[in-house]
Amino acid sequence: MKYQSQTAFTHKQADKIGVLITNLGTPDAPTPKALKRYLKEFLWDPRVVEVPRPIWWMVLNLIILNIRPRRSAEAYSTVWTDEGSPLMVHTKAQAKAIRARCEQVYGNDVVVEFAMRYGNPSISSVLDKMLNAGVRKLVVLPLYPHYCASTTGSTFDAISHDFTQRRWIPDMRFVSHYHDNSEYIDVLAAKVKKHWEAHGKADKLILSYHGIPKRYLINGDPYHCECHKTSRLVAEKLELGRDEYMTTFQSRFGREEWLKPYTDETLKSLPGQGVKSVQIMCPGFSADCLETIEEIGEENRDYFMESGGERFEYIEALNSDPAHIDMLFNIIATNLSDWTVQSDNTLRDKLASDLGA
Ligand SMILES: C=CC1=C(C)c2cc3[nH]c(cc4nc(cc5[nH]c(cc1n2)c(C)c5CCC(=O)O)C(CCC(=O)O)=C4C)c(C)c3C=C
Ligand SMILES: [Fe+2]
Ligand SMILES: [Fe+2]
Repeated sequence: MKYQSQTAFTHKQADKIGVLITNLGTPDAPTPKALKRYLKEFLWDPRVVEVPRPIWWMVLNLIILNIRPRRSAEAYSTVWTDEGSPLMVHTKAQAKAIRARCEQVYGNDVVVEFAMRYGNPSISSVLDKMLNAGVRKLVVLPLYPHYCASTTGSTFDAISHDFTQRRWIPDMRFVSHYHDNSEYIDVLAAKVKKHWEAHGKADKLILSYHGIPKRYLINGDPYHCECHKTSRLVAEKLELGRDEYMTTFQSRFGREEWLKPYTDETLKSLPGQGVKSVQIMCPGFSADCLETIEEIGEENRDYFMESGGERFEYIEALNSDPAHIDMLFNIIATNLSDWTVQSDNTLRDKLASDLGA
């Protein structure tokens, strides 16, 4: 077994602390070819689709990857921007803003980078860059407020798998969720309040989260509970009564039952129950992406309006709002608070030079 060497061992260089921000990932282009590559990697992850591999290999390669890339590419092209996929644009901006906050407070001692679980920039390529820059202590912050094995768990898998190839493993902290962090709740509630100030209240506030198969909940995934907790805390902060808000689940994939109530079915049925205006927010998405802009903002808007709805307002994700960046920075700062950056490398460097490295 040959482990990767790290240049930091052979060059005199100050130790650094690393902050790695991650998100799901997105295709490189809104084309069937790029979508096929992205979906192949994403949907082959056993944390995402928990189906026996031989069966899933056949379904994925013989059916899904021959149909879905074209359909998804069409959807992506409706949201694509000159700078790329919205998820990429927002994640880059978030990393830039967090880097600026870290620089203000820690100077050059802290290195901030972002990586994507699927596609580019890959977790391995970014870890390479960070470890070679001298990172010896690492905080990983997946931008998923709610723990889910399919997202958070899979990010941890990718990092630990990468480390199996490395000689030198840094100290590491992994933020597995922040669904009930009081600052996160405050920032969400403030965003709704600001929307109310500009547009007035609607009949209902819908808090829509990405779904997962119900089977994952039955098997012990905390995701469903964490989503409901976020909704309850936001509603309490906004002093909403039980019938003034709802938690729903969107973006289902495949034929099995997913977490309910489904966002699309809910929006189709609400006008018939007298709910003519809705405001919808997606607290689980830290950045706007295909699933919020196209699926909620366009597809689900149409379902609601075509079913007799009169007013549909999507409240944007927290993206790079300064309050969101502050909140994320504070999570990072808490994790860094007892880590000192510099260590005495004299002995190690002398040994390396004695060995002729
Ligand atoms: C079995 C399939 C899927 C599970 C489980 C799943 C969980 C899950 N996903 C997110 C966040 C995002 N998903 C996004 C896109 C997306 N999700 C799936 C499937 C599952 N997701 C697919 C096939 C796609 C691609 C789009 C499509 O073809 O319809 C995105 C958007 C990415 C972007 O580029 O904009 C996000 C974000 C979470 C949080 C989650 C579990 C909690
Ligand atoms: Fe998804
Ligand atoms: Fe979708």
